[in-house]
Amino acid sequence: MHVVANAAMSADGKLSSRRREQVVISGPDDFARVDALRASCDAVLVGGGTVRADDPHLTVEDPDLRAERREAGKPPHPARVVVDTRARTPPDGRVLDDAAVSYVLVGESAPEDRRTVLRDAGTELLVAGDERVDLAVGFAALEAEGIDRLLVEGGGEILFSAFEAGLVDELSLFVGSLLIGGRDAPTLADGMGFVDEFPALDLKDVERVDDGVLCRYAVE
Ligand SMILES: NC(=O)C1=CN([C@@H]2O[C@H](COP(=O)(O)OP(=O)(O)OC[C@H]3O[C@@H](n4cnc5c(N)ncnc54)[C@H](OP(=O)(O)O)[C@@H]3O)[C@@H](O)[C@H]2O)C=CC1
Ligand SMILES: Nc1nc(O)c(N)c(N[C@@H]2O[C@H](COP(=O)(O)O)[C@@H](O)[C@H]2O)n1
Repeated sequence: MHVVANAAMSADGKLSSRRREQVVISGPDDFARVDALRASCDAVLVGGGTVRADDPHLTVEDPDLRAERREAGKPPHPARVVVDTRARTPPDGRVLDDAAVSYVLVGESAPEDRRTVLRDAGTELLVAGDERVDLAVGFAALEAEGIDRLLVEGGGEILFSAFEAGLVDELSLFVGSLLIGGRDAPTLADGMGFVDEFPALDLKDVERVDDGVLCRYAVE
């Protein structure tokens, strides 16, 4: 499986404010780039924190991109994946609607009643790990479902875990021209953080997009 991470951050490295509400950091050209990136992938993955904060839809907006996918024999939208150990995703969340296939990666510890709620909402449940979803196991389960190219859109906890597990092949990072600040605001890589063996990034390309900068890295 090839894994691409994508995020938009402020010039001080924040994905959102301390309120953890969605902050629009990308401009129109960057959102169009992300739409095309989604269209190039088999699935788009976010953490439960992002679902709770943003109620995202994670679909492809541009009808031409959807038509291209159909012509290639694919569904119009990639699958959506939520990483949610205890199956707390609300069944009426936009990420679980019938626009596309939805998977929830849960832990063994997910209560049976919550699993039933999600299954009844038409969601495919994949069990990976116990007290916390094991992303390596979860990504392997997704690969077994036919997902060969996966986009990880965040947030900071999931991105950290994906980097820590050595699962990310590429990173696209839009750096917007604003400051958000706040010691409790989410950053590109939260979790416990690294104290050594810092993941090294190989800068492949830099481009001015909207009023910010798009950096593309390979992960070494
Ligand atoms: N600017 C941008 O590009 C983006 C910004 N965001 C912003 O990021 C914020 C949300 O990020 P954040 O709060 O970090 O939440 P995340 O979306 O990263 O989700 C974190 C949650 O995922 C669950 N989880 C399960 N397994 C793991 C694992 N192995 N590693 C890490 N997490 C795991 C945990 O909940 P549990 O234990 O219950 O399963 C955890 O609390 C929001 O403010 C959102 O707006 C989000 C995406 C992109
Ligand atoms: N690329 C990008 N730029 C920003 O400025 C953002 N705030 C985000 N957020 C991500 O996009 C998701 C929303 O997706 P939908 O529009 O609902 O499909 C959100 O959940 C974040 O993952 N991304």
